[in-house]
Amino acid sequence: MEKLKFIELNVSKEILRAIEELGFEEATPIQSRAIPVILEGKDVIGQAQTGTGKTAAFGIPVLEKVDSTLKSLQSIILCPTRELAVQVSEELKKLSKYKRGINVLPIYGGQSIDRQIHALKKGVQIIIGTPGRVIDHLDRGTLKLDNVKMFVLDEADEMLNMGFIEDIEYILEKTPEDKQTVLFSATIPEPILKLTKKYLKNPEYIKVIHKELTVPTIEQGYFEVKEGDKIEVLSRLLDIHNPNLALVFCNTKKKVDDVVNSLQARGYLADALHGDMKQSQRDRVMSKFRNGQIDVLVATDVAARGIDVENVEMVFNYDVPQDEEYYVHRIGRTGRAGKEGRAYSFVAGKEIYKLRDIQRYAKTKIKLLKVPTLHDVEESRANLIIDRIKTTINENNLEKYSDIVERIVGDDYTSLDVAAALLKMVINLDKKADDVDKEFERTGAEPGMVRLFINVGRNQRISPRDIVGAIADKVRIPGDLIGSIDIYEKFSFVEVPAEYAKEVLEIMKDNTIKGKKVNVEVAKGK
Ligand SMILES: Nc1ncnc2c1ncn2[C@@H]1O[C@H](COP(=O)(O)OP(=O)(O)OP(=O)(O)O)[C@@H](O)[C@H]1O
Ligand SMILES: [Mg+2]
Repeated sequence: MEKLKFIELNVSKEILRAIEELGFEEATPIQSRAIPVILEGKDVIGQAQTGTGKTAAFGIPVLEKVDSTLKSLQSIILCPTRELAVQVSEELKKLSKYKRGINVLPIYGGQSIDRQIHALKKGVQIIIGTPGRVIDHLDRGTLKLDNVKMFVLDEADEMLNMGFIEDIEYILEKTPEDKQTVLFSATIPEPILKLTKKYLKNPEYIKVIHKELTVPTIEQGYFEVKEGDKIEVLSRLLDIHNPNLALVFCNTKKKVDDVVNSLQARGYLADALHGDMKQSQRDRVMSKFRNGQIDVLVATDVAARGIDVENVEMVFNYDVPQDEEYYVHRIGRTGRAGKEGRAYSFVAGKEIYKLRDIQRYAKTKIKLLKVPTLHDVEESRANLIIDRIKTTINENNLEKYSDIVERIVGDDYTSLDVAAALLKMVINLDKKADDVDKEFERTGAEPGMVRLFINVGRNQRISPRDIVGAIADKVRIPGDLIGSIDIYEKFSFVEVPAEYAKEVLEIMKDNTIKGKKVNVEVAKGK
């Protein structure tokens, strides 16, 4: 038994309809095996590779088991990060679209607690939470777990790790003895598996892992680079492969900020995600990444587990992760649901030993690759241009242009000269043109925000931080209300709340930032 149709899994017609709308044709192996056992009421430990649909494997039975005629809380799902809690809750909402009377609520830190209390009062049957905030509600008495029938830990090995275990036990104590407990992860190290005996009754261990822990459709490689060269190598790889979306992992928050600054200065649409940011900023960055307004997300391990964003075609380990499991989870942000992906690690000095441990742990091979030269970068740009030229020729309608070429050729030049000169002009301009094109494609500022165009003049570099700092300081608006800074060679964009836009324009016009004169106007799009 490998894959089954959802209908063979005794899934209700309301959920079948939602599944069809989501475009799932058949159940994945972990879904085929876990759904019937969870529906039967047994405790389950489910292990399957990243991106193979574990969320629906526990989500569908959770939804099927909820009694929608009762308003009481019946299922609690815990996740290690806020972003993951939000994502899992979104997926459950999609799956329950046609099932009436089901209320699903994410409960996580950094979001207004009053709003959560208000929502809880209305009656919620399923919550998806991060441990800290759940405990906060338990202590305030705004959340009761007396009627919980199902307890789920997503990313279970992380939840049962040192950082979380006390919180989990505290929450578990507040749940009824006879509940059903379900654990899922792509990695379940031996010591954690042993530990689960303490919490589960007669569990069925459902393991769908092939010989390696990582997904075979992900091409894995590493580059030996000096720390100081990493940013250059990253840029070259981004230029050559031109991924739709890319995720870059660093081991510290400081490094994340540094890499984002360098990438922005080089003209990439990059932004940061880490635990020192306000939740409103984190949410904004995640949604921009999801809808393609950011091409490169640079993150700490907050983004390593569970996050499911379509079109992430490349993952970079800017630093080799400390933890072997984390390698598996980080690279698993690409190559999801059968898609292909590339995962490249930058290895400086002693990091090579860590990489060897990782290969042994994940039973996988990570190939040593050659750092691409600038010539390689140019070559790949040339190839792109060649494709575009061929397409244009094939589209025809070139008479007017041919006439012009003939006028030049008449003056002692060959058509080869003309073509080469044009190409030089085009390739030289191409990079800048692409940036500007991209900017015009995303003219719409976020709702309630106004996008301002800030011209900092030729050869002047002002960091995004300084621009935000200056606006926050001079106009006296909180810095975290200012968003979306994209630095190009001589200009950048900021978004400010609409109610401040006029003031920012007036005050910043003919003002200076760090002693450099700037020019501010409302950005115009297509
Ligand atoms: N049966 C299915 N057919 C096609 N796509 C599916 C199916 N089930 C889930 N998916 C999609 O596959 C993607 C990955 O699913 P999910 O996030 O649940 O993976 P996961 O196993 O939890 O991975 P991770 O270990 O990284 O958390 C999602 O976009 C999901 O919508
Ligand atoms: Mg998951």
